[in-house]
Parts: sequence; C-alpha cells; structure tokens
Amino acid sequence: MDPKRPWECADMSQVRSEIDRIDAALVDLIAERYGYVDRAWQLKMTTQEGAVVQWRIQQVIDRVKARASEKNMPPEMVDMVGAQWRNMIGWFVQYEEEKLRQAQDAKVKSGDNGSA
Ligand SMILES: C=C(O[C@@H]1C=C(C(=O)O)C=C[C@H]1O)C(=O)O
Repeated sequence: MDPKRPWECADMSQVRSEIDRIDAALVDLIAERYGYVDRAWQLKMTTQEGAVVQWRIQQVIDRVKARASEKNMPPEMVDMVGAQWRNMIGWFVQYEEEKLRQAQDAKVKSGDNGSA
C-alpha cells in the first residue's frame, strides 16, 4: 500500500504504521552508514589517520544541522538532531578505535612492526 501523507491519516493506527515505516527506513540508512564507517577504519590502517578526525566530525554535524534547518525544523529540533548525530558519531568513533586497536594488536602478535 502507498504511504499516506500525514494529513491523509484518519486514525492512530495509520499514523503508527507510517511512523513504523519511517523508523525501518532510518535503521536501514544507519546500517548502510555503518558499512562506510567499517570501511573507514580499514583505510585508516594504511594512512595512520586516527579514529577521531575532529574537523570531519564538525563538518558532518554542521551539514546535518544545515539540512535540518532547510527542512524548516524549529531551532530546538535542529539542536536535537545535531545531538543525535553527535551521539551516533561518538559510538562510531569508539567502534573505529576498538577495531584499529585490535588490528594493531594482531599486527604486533604476528611480528609485523610496520617497518618495511
Ligand atoms: C568516518 C570517519 O571516522 C570518524 C567517524 C565519523 C562519522 O561517523 O561520521 C566522522 C569522523 C571520524 O572521527 C571519518 O574520519 O570520516
């Protein structure tokens, strides 16, 4: 069935179905984002770039908040969206740090000290 626009919903069960549809799509997008973060730590092993890239974190949050403003969200909601991203990025950075640490440990154990 076609998605209903908000004003087309005649009862709460229709509203809840649409919210469930949107939540599933958001989770799918976060899963897709995770795929790229997973690739990021692998590439950072060769560039020696750390998990935390402060300028990039700021850029991502600025972009997301600008987009939220363009969508006419009230300022408090723009801040809320920014906070959600900060939280998500915080988790991804920890994930990358852990992966990089594990990869480094495996390298040390295998006797590869990085010098060619
Ligand atoms: C993906 C990266 O790694 C980290 C995670 C980020 C993210 O989840 O958007 C952003 C910056 C990084 O600290 C990156 O450096 O771009």
